[in-house]
Amino acid sequence: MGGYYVGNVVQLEHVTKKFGKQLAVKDVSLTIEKGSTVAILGPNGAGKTTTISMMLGLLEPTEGVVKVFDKSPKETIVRDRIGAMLQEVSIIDMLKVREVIEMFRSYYTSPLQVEELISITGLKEDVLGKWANKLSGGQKRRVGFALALTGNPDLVFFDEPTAGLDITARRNFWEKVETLKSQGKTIIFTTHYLQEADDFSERIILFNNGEVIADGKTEEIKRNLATRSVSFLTDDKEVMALVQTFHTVIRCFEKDGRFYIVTSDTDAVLAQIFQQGIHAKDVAIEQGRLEEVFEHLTSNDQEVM
Ligand SMILES: Nc1ncnc2c1ncn2[C@@H]1O[C@H](COP(=O)(O)OP(=O)(O)OP(=O)(O)O)[C@@H](O)[C@H]1O
Repeated sequence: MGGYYVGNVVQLEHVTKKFGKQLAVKDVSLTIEKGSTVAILGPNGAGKTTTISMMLGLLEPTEGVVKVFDKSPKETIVRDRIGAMLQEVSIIDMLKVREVIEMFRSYYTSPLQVEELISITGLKEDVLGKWANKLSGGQKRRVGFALALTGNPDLVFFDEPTAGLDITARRNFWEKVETLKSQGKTIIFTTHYLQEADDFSERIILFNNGEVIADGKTEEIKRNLATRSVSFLTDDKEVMALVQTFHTVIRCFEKDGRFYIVTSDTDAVLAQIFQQGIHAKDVAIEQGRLEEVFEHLTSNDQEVM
């Protein structure tokens, strides 16, 4: 069939999803290779969850084709190889955690042993005996993680796996994901913490308004799209108008009280700041960061030049 080759785990061909008149995903085509770790990024409402739900076979595309392991993700043989930890963890309330895990194990052909799941996910033994509806947020997340891995999947989805977790829990989670990576599993995740994408993904697919607006190796995206910036604090009201006349300025914006100038030449910008007598305090030069690429590509309406 078509352009499929054996290294592709996921393939989307001209996929569109509408909810009534709402166009959530627009004509997205992409492939994801076996063994890769891919971050799907984008602002709220960009279409990330909808896209993942279609990859999981939970939603039907309105147009286009979604294939996972060269088949419809609805097929049992495909589901058997997929695990997912979604944003909304709805754990069955009337069961204890161990029973929920056993139930999930029964869905799969070759599930992991409960002991293995405990060791991979760091789930505590005593949590197994708790009622699923009595868990803390962090415990729930760990159970969700264990459920995602129950079938020993080749392809794992994590939709905002670390949202709301503290820094230690986040670090713990990603350490475990590193182990999964080293086992050759294909990992697809979304996150609002761009540093996580920077640290753990090999590839970034950036969504905005339902479309893919950037797709490439994480390093390349940063190298090609991130530029350096000069930032400072100022109470100079004229600064915006002045800076716009500078050479080499790509754009400028204000964030959290700091004024940022994105530029191809930080030296030239610094010289101009002082020549023009701009009252700049706490001047800093920053290497391009993923945040900046993200902001540049997705926040058209917030740009000031
Ligand atoms: N079941 C639904 N019914 C109607 N509209 C929906 C539904 N699910 C998503 N949408 C809409 O589709 C668009 C894409 O939503 P989606 O949840 O995929 O975005 P997202 O990138 O995952 O956002 P977030 O980061 O907030 O999770 C949004 O405008 C959303 O309101």
